[in-house]
Amino acid sequence: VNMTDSNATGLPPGWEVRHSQSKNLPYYFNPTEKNSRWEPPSGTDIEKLKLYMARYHSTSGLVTDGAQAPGKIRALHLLVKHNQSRRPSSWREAEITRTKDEAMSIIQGYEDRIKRGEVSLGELALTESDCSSARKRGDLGYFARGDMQKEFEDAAFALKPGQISGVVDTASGLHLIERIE
Ligand SMILES: Cn1nc(-c2ccccc2)cc1C(=O)N[C@H](Cc1nc2ccccc2[nH]1)C(=O)O
Repeated sequence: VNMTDSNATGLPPGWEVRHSQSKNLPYYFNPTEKNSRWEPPSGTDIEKLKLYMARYHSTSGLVTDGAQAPGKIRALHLLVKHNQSRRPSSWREAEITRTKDEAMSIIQGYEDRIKRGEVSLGELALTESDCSSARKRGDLGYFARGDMQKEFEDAAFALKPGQISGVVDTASGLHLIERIE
């Protein structure tokens, strides 16, 4: 693969790969046509593109086409802890004193807003989640069965990519889960 030519990624003429900071994802942009898309424009040589991405993207940030190890999924979650949580403390609040019932009404309010499309789970997790993954919009990365608490795992693996769970109760607190891969 001649990676020095101007069209290093083998994209059709006029197209270039850019990087979306907010989603930490590559996207495809055509300045002349002034349009952009998440999927590579047709005719792209996927092998060349993967080489390009591997060369220009740190592998940790490399978003694959879901070609992660089989049996692994990726999900975001929003956690509301309460005074019975295993660790009733978080980056948001040194000592979490709300009751489980209060946590339930809080997270049900979030669930309504997310499912009405008013806000995304990731956006809400950023400010409201009691998990330290909040700073990554709740992104837990890829995980397999056996990695997470059982109730969380069962709920997450029951989702299809793009789906959002109902309220999931674990020793950590109450969660909403959005499976993304
Ligand atoms: C499983 N995990 N990943 C991160 C994480 C991921 C990405 C970036 C920073 C932190 C934090 C955690 C974690 O266990 N956090 C706990 C809360 C918690 N308990 C969980 C149970 C199941 C799934 C996620 C969960 N998160 C905490 O902060 O008290």
